[in-house]
Amino acid sequence: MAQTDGLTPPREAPGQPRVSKLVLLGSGSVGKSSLVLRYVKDDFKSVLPTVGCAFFTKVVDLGASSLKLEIWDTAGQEKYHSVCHLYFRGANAALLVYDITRKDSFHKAQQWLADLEKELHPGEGVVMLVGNKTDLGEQREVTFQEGKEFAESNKLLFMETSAKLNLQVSEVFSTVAQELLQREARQSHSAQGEAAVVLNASPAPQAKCCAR
Ligand SMILES: Nc1nc2c(ncn2[C@@H]2O[C@H](COP(=O)(O)OP(=O)(O)OP(=O)(O)O)[C@@H](O)[C@H]2O)c(=O)[nH]1
Repeated sequence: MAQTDGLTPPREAPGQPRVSKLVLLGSGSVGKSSLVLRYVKDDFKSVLPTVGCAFFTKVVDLGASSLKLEIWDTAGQEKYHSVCHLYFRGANAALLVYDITRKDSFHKAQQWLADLEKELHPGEGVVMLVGNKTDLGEQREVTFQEGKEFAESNKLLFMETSAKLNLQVSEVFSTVAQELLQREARQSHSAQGEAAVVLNASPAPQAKCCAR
């Protein structure tokens, strides 16, 4: 296991890809661990409920650039709630997962989002709402449109997935990674712009001396 406490934002070593911390959160049994298992190991099997938190890493190859994700899979069961929200701290990105066959897990997403926002700086962090288990379409209780509207009203990215059938799983992680890199590029561009403005600023007019 990599050495990290999960609370301190990750830093990249020189010459290594940039490191970002991504947390998965959402109610119990919505499929958070299954999404991670599918993405990191391309596997789907019966997994026990997460106890506390599980940690993984994966380098996302985005062609011209790459990004190393530190993935924190938090437990959704109520009894771990007080421990797990500590792991949201310092996250650069989050997947807020619900189960499309369970309306209660969708309603609770609002609460999970509020918990997450307490730990992230306002406007910082890429958050994607993920409706999992699309292979169970006949049991669907949350429409695509409902998910999309919730995401839009909270300025979240949105995708639906099936960890079981491997539908849209790698797309979720690569879209988030892409968005992280784009935001970083925009931030460094605007920081350079501000520096240029300061350098080009005309000198302050000299105060005229009017001593008699
Ligand atoms: N049909 C179907 N079942 C899924 C899918 N993803 C997960 N499951 C099943 O849903 C159950 C819960 O999956 P987990 O991945 O353990 O869910 P979790 O959100 O990590 O649960 P906690 O650890 O309790 O927070 C398991 O029986 C999985 O096999 C999916 O895409 N389709």
